[in-house]
Amino acid sequence: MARRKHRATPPSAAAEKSDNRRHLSMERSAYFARREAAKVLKLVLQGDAKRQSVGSIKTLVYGPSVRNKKGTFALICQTLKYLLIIQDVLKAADVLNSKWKKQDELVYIVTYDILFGQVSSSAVGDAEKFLMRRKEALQAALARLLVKKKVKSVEELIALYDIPDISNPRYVRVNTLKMDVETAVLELQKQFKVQKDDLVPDLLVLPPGSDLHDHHLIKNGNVFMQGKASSMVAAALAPKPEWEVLDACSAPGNKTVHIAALMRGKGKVIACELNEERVKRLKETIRLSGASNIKVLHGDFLDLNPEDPPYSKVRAILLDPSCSGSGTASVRLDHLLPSSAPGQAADFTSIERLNKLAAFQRKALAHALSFPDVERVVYSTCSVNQVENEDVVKSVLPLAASNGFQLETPFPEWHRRGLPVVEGAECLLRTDPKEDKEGFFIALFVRRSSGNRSEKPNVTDGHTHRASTAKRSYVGAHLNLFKMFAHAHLSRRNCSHCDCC
Ligand SMILES: C[S@@+](CC[C@H](N)C(=O)[O-])C[C@H]1O[C@@H](n2cnc3c(N)ncnc32)[C@H](O)[C@@H]1O
Repeated sequence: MARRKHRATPPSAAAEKSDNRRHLSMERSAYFARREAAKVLKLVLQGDAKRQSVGSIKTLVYGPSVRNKKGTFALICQTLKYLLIIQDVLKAADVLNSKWKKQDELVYIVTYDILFGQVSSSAVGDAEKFLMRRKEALQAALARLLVKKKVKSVEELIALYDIPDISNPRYVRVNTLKMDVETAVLELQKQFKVQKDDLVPDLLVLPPGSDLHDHHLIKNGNVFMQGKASSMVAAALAPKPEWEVLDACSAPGNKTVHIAALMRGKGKVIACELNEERVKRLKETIRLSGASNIKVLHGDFLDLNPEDPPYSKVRAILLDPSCSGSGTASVRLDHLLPSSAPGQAADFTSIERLNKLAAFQRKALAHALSFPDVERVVYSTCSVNQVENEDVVKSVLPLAASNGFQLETPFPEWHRRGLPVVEGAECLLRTDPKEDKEGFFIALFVRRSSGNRSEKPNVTDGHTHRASTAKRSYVGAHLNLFKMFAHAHLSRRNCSHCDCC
């Protein structure tokens, strides 16, 4: 009997086998990434359709249920970028049966990958196999769309759909309770190009796209991911270490722990928060920061009696109340959502919501200005709407003046100031969502005299503005009022979904 010779697999066949295995494993992980992305996309699109998002794309992706965070985030952003094109192509190609019509989000993601991503064949996944078999029809529909829109390339098509590409630098604030700035720079420089911010001393600037979510400095609370404008708020308050400070609307606590760090862990910070769920997040932020001088108060800031002993010694108040979050829409990637597409109707119901928010903001600011020992009050929002910003400040000016407060200029070197619709607008600070990537507003009230209460010296400096006597001289504002009104009409999301909080 002829003996069968044992033949070793030729090297080329072995390489081919290992290539196939690698390819299959990549396909499998892409399969899971697409399903994770589809789940998040579903929530995002449903929220957008109802104008009631359950969280920003980043918040949802970086939640505990998503395993491949980086890949999922990229896939969702890319799919959203191409979404209007994908929807037009699917409609024109008319390839979906009733089964796949019910799974929109997965279909969008797979179609993105087939038309613009890296899928050239797929042996894994029903949706992938179904759409791959219809690849030619999809490509033909895309080609017809280019002709119909009179453009030569997909890039031109995207430009036509007017989807802005916003890439923000990554800011991290060093938690000086745990680490000094120099050490943080050295540590982060091992992986990233790091610069110190020119205005906020404990803030570092990293290139756009630097992924820090899993970095040990973030996980240990040595640094916090916090935008520049958001980090300017506690710095504007400039609390002294031995003071008692009240953070009136504090969760999730980014600014609370910044205040604690500026006070070098001394004195006392009272962190007030109304929402029970958000109190949990606040406590988690405080735990991570290592601050031991913060007392959490679950309650309504408006219910605190300024004359009560626990509050009568408060020297500084930070009021960062709920707002429309319209200034952080681009950070939340709202511009990628279908409701932001050109030609979509403006959401006029938001005006009613804005008025409600502004009513609370005015009440809360007046309340903050009524604490007997308070010397500094910072009012801030991540909104670009005049009604939540300058108008709120304007409404409290008579009270502020009679209590001895005047507007002061935080960060005098910053060039973007308030809209010229209020006395002392030049003292107010704005950041612009396009130019500075986030739209924030900061007003700083400083008590220089006791007003009508008791006698205290009346000191002024070069950067103050007497709230009661300001001349209407400020005409140098550069922000486009019309744009602000448009934003007021368009802003529609609750601040609890913005990146700053
Ligand atoms: C803009 S967020 C604060 C963000 C926070 N300063 C930070 O930087 O992390 C506003 C917070 O105020 C809370 N809030 C709203 N009304 C309040 C009230 N009357 N009293 C206390 N907290 C309130 C909201 O639940 C929300 O958590």
